[in-house]
Amino acid sequence: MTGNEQNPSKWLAAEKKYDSGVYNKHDVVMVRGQGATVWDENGRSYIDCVVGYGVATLGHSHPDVVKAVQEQAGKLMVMPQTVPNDKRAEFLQELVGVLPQGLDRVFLCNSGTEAMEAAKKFAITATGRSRFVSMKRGFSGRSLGALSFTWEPKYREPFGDAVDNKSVDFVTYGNLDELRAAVTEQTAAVIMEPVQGEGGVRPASAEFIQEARRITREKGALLILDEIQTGFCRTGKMFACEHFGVIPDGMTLAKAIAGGTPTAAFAMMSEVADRMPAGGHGTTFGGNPLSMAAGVASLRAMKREGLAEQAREKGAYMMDKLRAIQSPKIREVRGLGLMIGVELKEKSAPYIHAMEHDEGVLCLAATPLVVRFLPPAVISKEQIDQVVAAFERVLN
Ligand SMILES: CC(=O)N[C@@H](CCCNCc1c(COP(=O)(O)O)cnc(C)c1O)C(=O)O
Repeated sequence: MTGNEQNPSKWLAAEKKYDSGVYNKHDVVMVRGQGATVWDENGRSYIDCVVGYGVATLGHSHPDVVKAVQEQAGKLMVMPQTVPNDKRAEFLQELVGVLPQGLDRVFLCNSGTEAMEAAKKFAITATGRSRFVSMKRGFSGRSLGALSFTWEPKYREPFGDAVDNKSVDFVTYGNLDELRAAVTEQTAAVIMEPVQGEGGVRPASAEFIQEARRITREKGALLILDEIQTGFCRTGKMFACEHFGVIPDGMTLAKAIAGGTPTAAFAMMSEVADRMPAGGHGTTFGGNPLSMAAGVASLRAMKREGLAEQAREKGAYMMDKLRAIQSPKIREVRGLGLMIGVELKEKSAPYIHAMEHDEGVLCLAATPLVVRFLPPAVISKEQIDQVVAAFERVLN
Protein backbone atom coordinates (compact mmCIF):
# COMPACT_ATOMS: atom_id res chain seq x y z
CA MET A 1 0.00 0.00 0.00
CA THR A 2 1.51 3.37 -0.91
CA GLY A 3 1.21 6.43 1.34
CA ASN A 4 -1.66 7.78 -0.75
CA GLU A 5 -4.15 5.28 0.65
CA GLN A 6 -3.62 6.84 4.10
CA ASN A 7 -4.77 10.26 2.86
CA PRO A 8 -7.51 9.40 0.35
CA SER A 9 -8.65 13.00 -0.07
CA LYS A 10 -5.10 14.25 -0.75
CA TRP A 11 -5.12 13.55 -4.53
CA LEU A 12 -8.80 14.28 -5.00
CA ALA A 13 -8.43 17.73 -3.43
CA ALA A 14 -5.35 18.55 -5.50
CA GLU A 15 -6.90 17.50 -8.78
CA LYS A 16 -10.16 19.35 -8.12
CA LYS A 17 -8.24 22.44 -6.99
CA TYR A 18 -5.94 22.73 -9.99
CA ASP A 19 -7.99 21.21 -12.82
CA SER A 20 -9.44 23.52 -15.53
CA GLY A 21 -12.96 22.86 -14.24
CA VAL A 22 -14.40 21.41 -17.46
CA TYR A 23 -15.03 17.99 -15.94
CA ASN A 24 -17.71 16.87 -13.48
CA LYS A 25 -15.25 14.79 -11.47
CA HIS A 26 -16.05 11.54 -9.71
CA ASP A 27 -15.18 11.42 -6.00
CA VAL A 28 -12.77 8.51 -6.33
CA VAL A 29 -9.09 8.30 -7.22
CA MET A 30 -8.15 5.37 -9.43
CA VAL A 31 -4.54 4.25 -9.07
CA ARG A 32 -4.13 0.86 -10.77
CA GLY A 33 -5.63 -1.28 -13.54
CA GLN A 34 -5.19 -4.82 -14.82
CA GLY A 35 -7.37 -6.43 -17.48
CA ALA A 36 -10.99 -5.48 -16.79
CA THR A 37 -10.33 -4.36 -13.21
CA VAL A 38 -9.24 -1.04 -11.73
CA TRP A 39 -8.51 -0.20 -8.10
CA ASP A 40 -9.00 3.05 -6.22
CA GLU A 41 -6.49 4.49 -3.76
CA ASN A 42 -8.24 2.69 -0.91
CA GLY A 43 -7.78 -0.67 -2.58
CA ARG A 44 -11.41 -1.06 -3.66
CA SER A 45 -11.77 -2.87 -7.01
CA TYR A 46 -14.15 -2.06 -9.86
CA ILE A 47 -15.08 -3.87 -13.05
CA ASP A 48 -14.31 -1.26 -15.68
CA CYS A 49 -16.89 -1.04 -18.48
CA VAL A 50 -15.68 2.42 -19.50
CA VAL A 51 -11.95 1.74 -20.13
CA GLY A 52 -11.30 5.38 -20.89
CA TYR A 53 -14.28 5.74 -23.28
CA GLY A 54 -13.37 2.61 -25.20
CA VAL A 55 -9.57 2.91 -25.18
CA ALA A 56 -8.42 -0.16 -23.24
CA THR A 57 -10.23 -2.80 -25.32
CA LEU A 58 -7.19 -5.00 -24.76
CA GLY A 59 -7.57 -4.49 -21.00
CA HIS A 60 -5.60 -2.27 -18.66
CA SER A 61 -1.81 -2.65 -18.70
CA HIS A 62 -1.67 -5.58 -21.10
CA PRO A 63 1.69 -7.26 -20.38
CA ASP A 64 2.84 -7.14 -24.00
CA VAL A 65 2.13 -3.41 -24.15
CA VAL A 66 3.82 -2.75 -20.82
CA LYS A 67 6.91 -4.66 -21.92
CA ALA A 68 7.04 -2.85 -25.27
CA VAL A 69 6.70 0.56 -23.63
CA GLN A 70 9.35 -0.23 -21.01
CA GLU A 71 11.82 -1.35 -23.68
CA GLN A 72 11.15 1.56 -26.01
CA ALA A 73 11.29 4.09 -23.19
CA GLY A 74 14.83 2.99 -22.51
CA LYS A 75 15.72 3.10 -26.21
CA LEU A 76 14.11 6.11 -27.99
CA MET A 77 10.91 8.01 -27.13
CA VAL A 78 11.19 11.09 -29.31
CA MET A 79 11.73 11.36 -33.06
CA PRO A 80 9.72 13.67 -35.33
CA GLN A 81 8.04 12.23 -38.42
CA THR A 82 10.44 14.07 -40.71
CA VAL A 83 12.97 11.47 -39.53
CA PRO A 84 12.03 7.83 -40.17
CA ASN A 85 12.04 5.48 -37.19
CA ASP A 86 12.02 1.67 -37.09
CA LYS A 87 9.13 1.40 -34.61
CA ARG A 88 6.97 3.85 -36.57
CA ALA A 89 7.61 1.92 -39.78
CA GLU A 90 6.73 -1.33 -38.01
CA PHE A 91 3.49 0.16 -36.67
CA LEU A 92 2.50 1.51 -40.09
CA GLN A 93 3.05 -1.96 -41.58
CA GLU A 94 0.95 -3.58 -38.83
CA LEU A 95 -1.80 -0.97 -39.13
CA VAL A 96 -2.08 -1.05 -42.92
CA GLY A 97 -2.05 -4.84 -42.63
CA VAL A 98 -5.34 -4.81 -40.72
CA LEU A 99 -7.01 -1.83 -42.47
CA PRO A 100 -9.53 -2.39 -45.27
CA GLN A 101 -8.04 -2.79 -48.74
CA GLY A 102 -6.69 0.43 -50.23
CA LEU A 103 -6.47 2.46 -47.02
CA ASP A 104 -2.67 2.38 -47.15
CA ARG A 105 -1.65 5.96 -46.44
CA VAL A 106 -1.71 7.18 -42.85
CA PHE A 107 -1.40 10.53 -41.07
CA LEU A 108 -0.37 9.73 -37.49
CA CYS A 109 -1.43 12.01 -34.63
CA ASN A 110 -2.40 11.95 -30.97
CA SER A 111 -6.16 12.12 -30.44
CA GLY A 112 -9.42 11.47 -32.20
CA THR A 113 -10.18 15.12 -32.65
CA GLU A 114 -6.79 15.62 -34.29
CA ALA A 115 -7.53 12.73 -36.65
CA MET A 116 -10.79 14.44 -37.58
CA GLU A 117 -9.01 17.77 -38.11
CA ALA A 118 -6.60 15.99 -40.45
CA ALA A 119 -9.47 14.27 -42.25
CA LYS A 120 -11.14 17.63 -42.84
CA LYS A 121 -7.99 19.15 -44.36
CA PHE A 122 -7.19 16.12 -46.52
CA ALA A 123 -10.78 16.06 -47.79
CA ILE A 124 -10.59 19.72 -48.80
CA THR A 125 -7.33 19.32 -50.70
CA ALA A 126 -8.41 16.02 -52.26
CA THR A 127 -11.67 17.42 -53.67
CA GLY A 128 -11.14 21.16 -53.90
CA ARG A 129 -14.45 21.46 -52.07
CA SER A 130 -15.20 22.74 -48.55
CA ARG A 131 -18.75 21.65 -47.71
CA PHE A 132 -19.41 18.63 -45.51
CA VAL A 133 -22.29 16.41 -44.54
CA SER A 134 -22.37 15.12 -40.97
CA MET A 135 -24.93 13.30 -38.87
CA LYS A 136 -27.41 14.49 -36.27
CA ARG A 137 -26.33 12.98 -32.92
CA GLY A 138 -22.84 12.56 -34.41
CA PHE A 139 -19.72 13.19 -32.33
CA SER A 140 -16.36 13.89 -33.98
CA GLY A 141 -14.42 15.73 -31.30
CA ARG A 142 -14.10 19.03 -29.46
CA SER A 143 -11.47 21.04 -31.38
CA LEU A 144 -12.97 23.85 -33.47
CA GLY A 145 -12.68 22.03 -36.80
CA ALA A 146 -13.95 18.67 -35.57
CA LEU A 147 -16.60 20.45 -33.53
CA SER A 148 -18.26 21.59 -36.76
CA PHE A 149 -19.09 17.89 -37.37
CA THR A 150 -20.29 17.33 -33.80
CA TRP A 151 -24.07 17.67 -33.52
CA GLU A 152 -24.71 18.43 -29.83
CA PRO A 153 -25.48 22.20 -29.68
CA LYS A 154 -24.27 22.51 -26.06
CA TYR A 155 -20.77 21.57 -27.26
CA ARG A 156 -20.80 24.13 -30.11
CA GLU A 157 -22.86 27.11 -28.91
CA PRO A 158 -20.35 28.56 -26.39
CA PHE A 159 -17.91 29.16 -29.26
CA GLY A 160 -20.20 30.94 -31.67
CA ASP A 161 -18.89 31.61 -35.15
CA ALA A 162 -15.47 30.28 -34.25
CA VAL A 163 -17.05 26.94 -35.06
CA ASP A 164 -17.60 26.68 -38.80
CA ASN A 165 -21.28 25.72 -38.80
CA LYS A 166 -22.00 27.22 -42.20
CA SER A 167 -20.23 24.64 -44.31
CA VAL A 168 -21.72 21.57 -42.64
CA ASP A 169 -25.15 20.08 -43.37
CA PHE A 170 -26.46 17.71 -40.69
CA VAL A 171 -28.74 14.89 -41.79
CA THR A 172 -30.78 12.49 -39.71
CA TYR A 173 -28.74 9.34 -39.13
CA GLY A 174 -30.42 6.66 -41.21
CA ASN A 175 -32.54 8.95 -43.36
CA LEU A 176 -31.81 8.10 -46.99
CA ASP A 177 -33.79 10.97 -48.47
CA GLU A 178 -32.01 13.58 -46.35
CA LEU A 179 -28.65 12.01 -47.23
CA ARG A 180 -29.33 12.00 -50.96
CA ALA A 181 -30.52 15.62 -50.84
CA ALA A 182 -27.52 16.82 -48.83
CA VAL A 183 -24.68 15.26 -50.85
CA THR A 184 -23.93 17.39 -53.90
CA GLU A 185 -21.08 18.27 -56.26
CA GLN A 186 -20.06 20.83 -53.62
CA THR A 187 -19.61 18.20 -50.92
CA ALA A 188 -16.03 17.39 -49.94
CA ALA A 189 -16.99 14.49 -47.68
CA VAL A 190 -19.70 12.76 -45.72
CA ILE A 191 -18.59 12.16 -42.12
CA MET A 192 -20.29 9.39 -40.17
CA GLU A 193 -19.76 6.85 -37.40
CA PRO A 194 -20.74 3.26 -38.31
CA VAL A 195 -22.16 3.10 -34.78
CA GLN A 196 -22.92 6.41 -33.10
CA GLY A 197 -21.23 6.27 -29.71
CA GLU A 198 -21.74 9.50 -27.76
CA GLY A 199 -25.00 9.87 -29.69
CA GLY A 200 -26.55 6.91 -27.86
CA VAL A 201 -24.99 3.68 -29.22
CA ARG A 202 -26.88 3.56 -32.51
CA PRO A 203 -25.64 1.15 -35.18
CA ALA A 204 -26.15 2.31 -38.77
CA SER A 205 -28.29 0.22 -41.05
CA ALA A 206 -26.37 -1.52 -43.83
CA GLU A 207 -28.66 0.24 -46.29
CA PHE A 208 -27.76 3.69 -44.98
CA ILE A 209 -24.01 3.24 -44.86
CA GLN A 210 -24.01 1.54 -48.29
CA GLU A 211 -26.05 4.42 -49.73
CA ALA A 212 -23.53 6.86 -48.25
CA ARG A 213 -20.82 4.95 -50.12
CA ARG A 214 -22.81 5.00 -53.37
CA ILE A 215 -23.93 8.63 -53.29
CA THR A 216 -20.48 9.98 -52.36
CA ARG A 217 -18.93 8.09 -55.28
CA GLU A 218 -21.65 9.39 -57.59
CA LYS A 219 -21.11 13.01 -56.52
CA GLY A 220 -17.31 12.91 -56.34
CA ALA A 221 -17.30 13.34 -52.56
CA LEU A 222 -15.35 11.30 -50.03
CA LEU A 223 -16.87 8.92 -47.51
CA ILE A 224 -15.00 9.32 -44.22
CA LEU A 225 -15.93 6.86 -41.50
CA ASP A 226 -15.22 7.88 -37.96
CA GLU A 227 -14.04 4.64 -36.32
CA ILE A 228 -12.46 6.37 -33.36
CA GLN A 229 -14.83 4.57 -30.97
CA THR A 230 -15.83 1.58 -33.12
CA GLY A 231 -12.38 0.63 -34.37
CA PHE A 232 -9.97 -2.08 -33.20
CA CYS A 233 -12.27 -4.97 -32.27
CA ARG A 234 -14.83 -2.97 -30.26
CA THR A 235 -17.81 -4.04 -32.41
CA GLY A 236 -16.77 -7.65 -33.07
CA LYS A 237 -14.71 -6.94 -36.19
CA MET A 238 -11.36 -5.20 -36.46
CA PHE A 239 -13.32 -2.26 -37.94
CA ALA A 240 -17.07 -1.70 -37.87
CA CYS A 241 -17.21 -0.98 -41.61
CA GLU A 242 -16.53 -4.70 -42.17
CA HIS A 243 -20.00 -5.48 -40.82
CA PHE A 244 -21.48 -3.42 -43.66
CA GLY A 245 -19.20 -4.39 -46.55
CA VAL A 246 -18.19 -0.77 -47.09
CA ILE A 247 -14.68 0.58 -47.63
CA PRO A 248 -14.47 4.37 -47.10
CA ASP A 249 -12.04 6.79 -48.74
CA GLY A 250 -10.77 7.69 -45.28
CA MET A 251 -11.11 6.49 -41.71
CA THR A 252 -10.38 8.32 -38.48
CA LEU A 253 -8.88 6.14 -35.76
CA ALA A 254 -7.90 6.61 -32.10
CA LYS A 255 -8.89 5.15 -28.68
CA ALA A 256 -7.92 1.45 -28.83
CA ILE A 257 -5.33 1.95 -31.60
CA ALA A 258 -2.18 1.68 -29.46
CA GLY A 259 -2.68 -0.10 -26.15
CA GLY A 260 -3.84 2.96 -24.23
CA THR A 261 -1.19 5.47 -25.34
CA PRO A 262 -2.49 8.76 -26.78
CA THR A 263 -2.34 7.78 -30.46
CA ALA A 264 -4.57 8.41 -33.46
CA ALA A 265 -4.54 8.34 -37.22
CA PHE A 266 -6.31 9.36 -40.36
CA ALA A 267 -6.01 6.41 -42.78
CA MET A 268 -6.82 7.11 -46.41
CA MET A 269 -6.62 6.07 -50.02
CA SER A 270 -3.52 7.16 -51.94
CA GLU A 271 -5.62 9.38 -54.17
CA VAL A 272 -6.58 11.38 -51.08
CA ALA A 273 -3.10 11.53 -49.58
CA ASP A 274 -1.43 12.57 -52.83
CA ARG A 275 -3.48 15.75 -53.15
CA MET A 276 -2.20 17.31 -49.90
CA PRO A 277 0.61 19.78 -50.60
CA ALA A 278 3.95 18.79 -49.03
CA GLY A 279 4.11 20.30 -45.54
CA GLY A 280 0.35 20.91 -45.59
CA HIS A 281 -0.20 19.41 -42.15
CA GLY A 282 1.90 18.20 -39.23
CA THR A 283 2.21 17.28 -35.54
CA THR A 284 5.08 17.24 -33.06
CA PHE A 285 4.15 14.11 -31.09
CA GLY A 286 2.39 12.18 -33.86
CA GLY A 287 4.09 8.86 -34.63
CA ASN A 288 6.39 9.07 -31.64
CA PRO A 289 8.42 5.87 -31.08
CA LEU A 290 6.93 5.23 -27.62
CA SER A 291 3.34 5.20 -28.88
CA MET A 292 4.38 3.24 -31.93
CA ALA A 293 5.94 0.52 -29.78
CA ALA A 294 2.73 0.27 -27.77
CA GLY A 295 0.75 0.14 -31.00
CA VAL A 296 2.79 -2.68 -32.52
CA ALA A 297 2.40 -4.74 -29.34
CA SER A 298 -1.30 -3.94 -29.11
CA LEU A 299 -2.20 -4.82 -32.69
CA ARG A 300 -0.24 -8.08 -32.51
CA ALA A 301 -1.94 -9.01 -29.23
CA MET A 302 -5.36 -8.24 -30.71
CA LYS A 303 -4.70 -10.62 -33.61
CA ARG A 304 -3.09 -13.33 -31.50
CA GLU A 305 -5.86 -13.27 -28.89
CA GLY A 306 -8.65 -13.18 -31.49
CA LEU A 307 -9.92 -10.05 -29.80
CA ALA A 308 -12.51 -9.19 -32.44
CA GLU A 309 -14.13 -12.63 -32.10
CA GLN A 310 -14.01 -12.30 -28.33
CA ALA A 311 -15.81 -8.96 -28.58
CA ARG A 312 -18.39 -10.45 -30.94
CA GLU A 313 -19.10 -13.46 -28.78
CA LYS A 314 -19.02 -11.70 -25.41
CA GLY A 315 -21.04 -8.81 -26.76
CA ALA A 316 -23.81 -11.14 -27.89
CA TYR A 317 -23.67 -12.88 -24.52
CA MET A 318 -23.87 -9.62 -22.58
CA MET A 319 -26.72 -8.22 -24.67
CA ASP A 320 -28.70 -11.45 -24.23
CA LYS A 321 -28.21 -11.23 -20.45
CA LEU A 322 -29.21 -7.55 -20.39
CA ARG A 323 -32.29 -8.28 -22.51
CA ALA A 324 -33.29 -10.98 -20.02
CA ILE A 325 -33.60 -8.39 -17.24
CA GLN A 326 -37.28 -7.93 -16.49
CA SER A 327 -37.53 -4.21 -15.76
CA PRO A 328 -40.17 -1.68 -16.85
CA LYS A 329 -37.40 0.93 -16.82
CA ILE A 330 -35.65 -0.54 -19.85
CA ARG A 331 -36.81 0.67 -23.26
CA GLU A 332 -34.20 -1.04 -25.46
CA VAL A 333 -30.90 -2.89 -25.34
CA ARG A 334 -28.85 -2.24 -28.50
CA GLY A 335 -25.32 -2.22 -29.81
CA LEU A 336 -22.75 -4.12 -31.81
CA GLY A 337 -20.14 -6.39 -30.24
CA LEU A 338 -19.01 -4.90 -26.94
CA MET A 339 -20.37 -1.44 -27.77
CA ILE A 340 -23.61 -1.70 -25.83
CA GLY A 341 -26.32 0.78 -24.87
CA VAL A 342 -29.32 0.28 -22.60
CA GLU A 343 -31.90 2.99 -23.23
CA LEU A 344 -34.00 3.65 -20.15
CA LYS A 345 -37.36 5.38 -19.83
CA GLU A 346 -35.77 7.80 -17.36
CA LYS A 347 -32.46 9.55 -16.79
CA SER A 348 -29.55 7.13 -16.64
CA ALA A 349 -27.26 9.19 -14.38
CA PRO A 350 -28.57 7.91 -10.99
CA TYR A 351 -28.12 4.31 -12.11
CA ILE A 352 -24.62 4.93 -13.41
CA HIS A 353 -23.76 6.53 -10.07
CA ALA A 354 -25.22 3.59 -8.14
CA MET A 355 -23.29 1.11 -10.29
CA GLU A 356 -20.04 2.79 -9.30
CA HIS A 357 -20.75 3.51 -5.65
CA ASP A 358 -22.91 0.57 -4.60
CA GLU A 359 -21.81 -2.14 -7.03
CA GLY A 360 -18.20 -1.42 -7.98
CA VAL A 361 -18.92 -1.30 -11.71
CA LEU A 362 -17.92 1.57 -13.99
CA CYS A 363 -20.25 2.34 -16.88
CA LEU A 364 -21.13 5.62 -18.60
CA ALA A 365 -23.87 7.59 -20.27
CA ALA A 366 -24.43 8.11 -23.98
CA THR A 367 -27.09 10.87 -24.03
CA PRO A 368 -29.20 11.36 -20.88
CA LEU A 369 -31.31 8.19 -21.17
CA VAL A 370 -28.71 5.63 -22.25
CA VAL A 371 -26.40 3.58 -20.02
CA ARG A 372 -23.37 2.64 -22.13
CA PHE A 373 -21.16 -0.37 -21.49
CA LEU A 374 -17.72 -0.46 -23.17
CA PRO A 375 -16.07 -3.43 -21.46
CA PRO A 376 -12.60 -4.56 -22.49
CA ALA A 377 -12.78 -7.59 -24.80
CA VAL A 378 -10.66 -9.46 -22.23
CA ILE A 379 -13.53 -9.29 -19.70
CA SER A 380 -14.55 -12.74 -18.43
CA LYS A 381 -18.03 -14.21 -18.68
CA GLU A 382 -18.11 -14.25 -14.87
CA GLN A 383 -17.37 -10.53 -14.79
CA ILE A 384 -20.12 -9.95 -17.38
CA ASP A 385 -22.51 -11.90 -15.15
CA GLN A 386 -21.48 -9.72 -12.19
CA VAL A 387 -22.03 -6.52 -14.22
CA VAL A 388 -25.49 -7.61 -15.39
CA ALA A 389 -26.53 -8.76 -11.91
CA ALA A 390 -25.36 -5.42 -10.50
CA PHE A 391 -27.33 -3.54 -13.14
CA GLU A 392 -30.46 -5.55 -12.35
CA ARG A 393 -30.05 -4.67 -8.67
CA VAL A 394 -29.64 -0.93 -9.20
CA LEU A 395 -32.70 -0.88 -11.51
CA ASN A 396 -34.92 -2.46 -8.85
C1 LIG B 1 -14.22 13.15 -20.09
C2 LIG B 1 -14.00 13.48 -21.52
O1 LIG B 1 -13.17 14.29 -21.88
N1 LIG B 1 -14.73 12.82 -22.42
C3 LIG B 1 -14.57 13.01 -23.82
C4 LIG B 1 -15.15 11.77 -24.44
C5 LIG B 1 -15.04 11.71 -25.88
C6 LIG B 1 -15.33 10.31 -26.36
N2 LIG B 1 -15.43 10.19 -27.76
C7 LIG B 1 -14.34 10.67 -28.51
C8 LIG B 1 -14.59 10.64 -30.00
C9 LIG B 1 -13.91 11.55 -30.83
C10 LIG B 1 -12.88 12.52 -30.26
O2 LIG B 1 -11.74 11.78 -29.82
P1 LIG B 1 -10.76 12.41 -28.72
O3 LIG B 1 -10.29 13.74 -29.25
O4 LIG B 1 -11.54 12.54 -27.42
O5 LIG B 1 -9.62 11.38 -28.64
C11 LIG B 1 -14.14 11.54 -32.20
N3 LIG B 1 -15.03 10.67 -32.75
C12 LIG B 1 -15.70 9.78 -31.99
C13 LIG B 1 -16.66 8.83 -32.64
C14 LIG B 1 -15.50 9.74 -30.58
O6 LIG B 1 -16.19 8.85 -29.83
C15 LIG B 1 -15.34 14.26 -24.28
O7 LIG B 1 -16.38 14.52 -23.67
O8 LIG B 1 -14.86 14.94 -25.24
